[in-house]
Amino acid sequence: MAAAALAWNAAALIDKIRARRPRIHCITNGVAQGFTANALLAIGAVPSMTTSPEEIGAFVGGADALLVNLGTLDEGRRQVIRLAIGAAKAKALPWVLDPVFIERSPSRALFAREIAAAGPTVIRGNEAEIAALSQGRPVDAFALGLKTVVAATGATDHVMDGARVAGTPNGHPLMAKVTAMGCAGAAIIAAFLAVAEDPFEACACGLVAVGVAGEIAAEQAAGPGSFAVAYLDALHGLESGKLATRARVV
Ligand SMILES: Nc1ncnc2c1ncn2[C@@H]1O[C@H](COP(=O)(O)OP(=O)(O)O)[C@@H](O)[C@H]1O
Ligand SMILES: Cc1ncsc1CCOP(=O)(O)O
Ligand SMILES: [Mg+2]
Repeated sequence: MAAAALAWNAAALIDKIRARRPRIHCITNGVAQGFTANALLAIGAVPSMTTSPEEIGAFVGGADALLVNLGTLDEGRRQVIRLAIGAAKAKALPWVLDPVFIERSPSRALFAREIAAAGPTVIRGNEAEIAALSQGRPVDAFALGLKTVVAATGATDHVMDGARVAGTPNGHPLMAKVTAMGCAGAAIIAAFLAVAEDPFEACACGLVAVGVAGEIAAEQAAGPGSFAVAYLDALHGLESGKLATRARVV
C-alpha cells in the first residue's frame, strides 16, 4: 500500500468512526483502562470496560468490536475473556488480541496460544510478544496459518496477513515512555475494524493514525507527562491533511 493510499484510507475510516461512534468493549489491564478509554473517546469511539461475568454477554452483544488484552491476567479475567470471545463470535464481531508480556510468563503464553487459536481478527503486540507467540516461525506464515492479521509494533510497525505486508514507521520514541501506549493503540485498531471492510487495511490505517498522532504530540511535549496529554489532543484533532502530509510506508 502506498503512503498516499494509506493516508486517504485512514482519513476515510476516521470520518466513519466519528460518524458512527462504534462501541468498543475492552477487557484490558488495570494499568491501561483509563488511558485506553480516553484514547478511544479522542478518536471518536465509545469505550466500555466491564469485566463482570454477569454483564459481559450484554456488553459484547451491544458492541461493534472487542479488545482482549492480557496485561493483568488473573483467573477472573481468563474466564471473562473466554465468555467475551464466545459472545463476539456469536455476533461475528471483529476482535483484537494484545498478548501483553507473554514472553515473561509460560502460563500466560499458554493462555495466549489458546486465545490466538480462537480466531482473533487482529493480533497486535510489540516485537518481543509477537516473537514469543509465533515461536520462531516467520510472522507472515504464522498470520496465514491463523487466518489473522498480525501487527508487530516498535520503531516501525509491521502489519501482515500472509498475503500482504505493510511497514509503517510513523511514531516517536516518547511513545515507548508512556505506559499503555501499545494497549491504547490496539483499542484504536479495534475502532478501525468496527467501521472497515478489510481487517488488514483497518489495522495498517489504525497504526498510521496512532503514529501520526504520536508525532504531532511530540512537537508539543516537554517529556512523557505532557506527551500523554498532547497525544489525546492529537488523536482528537487528526484529519486528512495531517495524515496526508505525514503518513509513511516502507
Ligand atoms: N522508537 C519508536 N519510534 C516510533 N514509534 C514508536 C517507537 N516505539 C514505540 N512506538 C510506537 O508506540 C506504539 C506502542 O508500540 P510498542 O512500544 O511496540 O508497544 P507496547 O507499548 O505494547 O510495548 C506503537 O504505535 C509504535 O509504533
Ligand atoms: C506496565 C504493565 N503491567 C501490566 S500491563 C502494563 C501496561 C502495558 O502497556 P503497554 O504494553 O501498552 O506498554
Ligand atoms: Mg503492550
